[in-house]
Amino acid sequence: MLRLLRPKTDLRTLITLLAVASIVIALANSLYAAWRVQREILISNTLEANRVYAAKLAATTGQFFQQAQSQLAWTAGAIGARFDDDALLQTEVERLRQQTNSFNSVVIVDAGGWVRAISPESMMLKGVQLHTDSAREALSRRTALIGQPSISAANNLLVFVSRPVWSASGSYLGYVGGTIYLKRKSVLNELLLSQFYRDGTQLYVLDRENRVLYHQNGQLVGKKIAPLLPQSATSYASSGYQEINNEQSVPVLAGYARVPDSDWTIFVLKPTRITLAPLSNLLFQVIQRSLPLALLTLAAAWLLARLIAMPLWQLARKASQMDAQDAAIEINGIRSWYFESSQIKRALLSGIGLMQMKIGQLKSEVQTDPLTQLLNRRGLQAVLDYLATTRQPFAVLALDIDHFKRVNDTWGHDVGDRVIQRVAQQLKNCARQTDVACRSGGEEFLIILPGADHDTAMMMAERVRQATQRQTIEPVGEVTLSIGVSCWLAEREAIAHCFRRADEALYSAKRAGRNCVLAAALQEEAREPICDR
Ligand SMILES: Nc1nc2c(ncn2[C@@H]2O[C@H](COP(=O)(O)OP(=O)(O)OP(=O)(O)O)[C@@H](O)[C@H]2O)c(=O)[nH]1
Repeated sequence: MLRLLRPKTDLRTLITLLAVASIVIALANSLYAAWRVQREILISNTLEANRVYAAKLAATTGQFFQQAQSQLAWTAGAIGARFDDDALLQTEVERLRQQTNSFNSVVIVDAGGWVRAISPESMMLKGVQLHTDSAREALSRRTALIGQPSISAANNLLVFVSRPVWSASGSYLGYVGGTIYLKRKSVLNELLLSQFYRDGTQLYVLDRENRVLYHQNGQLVGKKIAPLLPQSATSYASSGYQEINNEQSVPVLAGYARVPDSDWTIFVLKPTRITLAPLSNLLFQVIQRSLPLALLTLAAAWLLARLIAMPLWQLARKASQMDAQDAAIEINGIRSWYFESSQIKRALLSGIGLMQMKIGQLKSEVQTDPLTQLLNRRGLQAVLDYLATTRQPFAVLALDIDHFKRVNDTWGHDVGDRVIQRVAQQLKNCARQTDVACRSGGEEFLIILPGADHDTAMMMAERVRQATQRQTIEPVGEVTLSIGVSCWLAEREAIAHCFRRADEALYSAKRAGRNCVLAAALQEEAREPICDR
C-alpha cells in the first residue's frame, strides 16, 4: 500500500484511497468480528448440547441398569428362602427373562459357581460350573455388580449384571444374574438406537478399556479404539465437553458423560465442519445482502473524498503556477467550500497580490528613467517585443537636443538636467495615449507611434519640434530638437534596421543644420528635411 503512495501521488487519489481503504477495512473487520463471535457461540452451544445429550443418554442407561438391578434384587429376595427348589428357580429365571425384557439370558448360580437354573434353557449350561471373569467376580465380591463387558463362549459381546442371593439367616447362597448382548438386539441397544442421530453426529459407548460397546456402525462394536480424550477414562469428570479429533483425525465437538454405577462413558461427537457449515452460508448471505449498501457507501465515500480533496488539489496545482498571468483569476474561481480550503485560498491570493505588487514595482523601477519618468531602453525593449510579437507596424522618432553640451557648459549640469526634464514633459504632452516616449540616453529620446504611417509620423515629429522650440526654459531660453523619422513595416525588415535608419535620419538632420525633421531614406531615396531656420 505504502509503495503505491509515491511522493507524486496527488491528493485526490490519496484521500480517495484512504477513504475507500478505511471503509473496506472497517467492513471486513466487522464481518470478521461477527463471524468470530458467531463461531464461538455456535461451537460452545454445540459442545454444551452434546454434553447434555451424552449426560441424558448416560442417565437413561444408568436408569436401565438400576432397573435391571432392582428386578434381580426382587428375584434374589424371592428365591432366598427356597434356594433348593429347582423348579422355582427355573420358573423365576423364565419369568425374569420374558416378563422384564431387560435381559437376553438369566442365570441362577450357587455359591460354588454351579448353574442351578438358566433361561433360555437352550443354552445348555444347567449343572455347568461357570469360570468367566464376571461369574468369578460375582462369587468373590458378593455384591450387586455390573461386570466388565466380555466375549461369551458363544462369541457374544455381553455385559453381565448380577445380584447376590442370601438366605433368611444371612448366609451366602449364590447369585442371580442377567446378560445383555451388546452386539445383538437388546433393550440397551434399542435404547441407544432410538436416539436421534442427525447432521453426522456419532455416538460412542466405551468401556474403561476404550472398547466400543455401542456405535451406529455395528462393525465397530467390540473393537478397541484409541482414547478419544487425552486423559484416561477413569479421570473423566461425570460429564464435560472438549474439541478433539476423532479416530479418523477429523476435528469434532465432543460431549461426554459417565454412566452411573459402571465404567462406561458415552461420547457424542459432531464434526466441527458440519457444525460451522450454516455459519459460512450465513456469512455468504450477509455479504450478499450487504453488498449493494457497501458499494453505495464506497461510492459515497469516494465522492465525498473527491469533494474534500478537489479544492486542495486545485489550490496545490495553482500554487505551483503562481507566476502565471491569470493565476489570481483562476485561484479565485476555485470553489473552496470548507473553512480550511478557503483559508488556503485566501493565503494564496494575498501571496499572489503581494508578489505581483512587488514584481510590478521592480518592473517599473527597472524600466523607468529616474530623471524624466519616461521609459528607459529596457522599458522600450518590452514595448518593442510586444509590437514584434503582434506584428504591429509602427513609426519611430529619434530626437536629440541641439547643442546641449553648451547648456551644460554655460549653466551647469543641474540646469542641463532641468532642460532634459522639460523636453521629456513636452514629449509626453505631444504623444497620443498609445504612443510610447522613452529616454534612450543623455539628451536623446525616442517616440514609438504604433500603427502610424509615414505622413502621420512626420506630422507628429514636426508638432513636437515646434512645441519644443516654442517653450522658453529659464535661464537657457529657446531649446530645439533634431528629429529623424522612420517606419517599421512588420513584414519587410528587422526592427533594428528601422532604428538604425531613424538614427541615420537624425544625424542627417543634425548635419542639415539642426532644429529640423528628416525622414529616413526608405528606398535609397533621400527626402527634403523639414527645417525651421
Ligand atoms: N546635464 C546632463 N548632461 C548630460 C546628460 N547626459 C549627457 N549629457 C551631456 O550632453 C552632452 C551631449 O553633447 P554632444 O553629444 O557633444 O552633443 P551636443 O552638444 O548636444 O551637440 P549636437 O548633438 O551635435 O547638437 C554632453 O556634454 C554630455 O555630458 C545628463 O543626464 N545630464
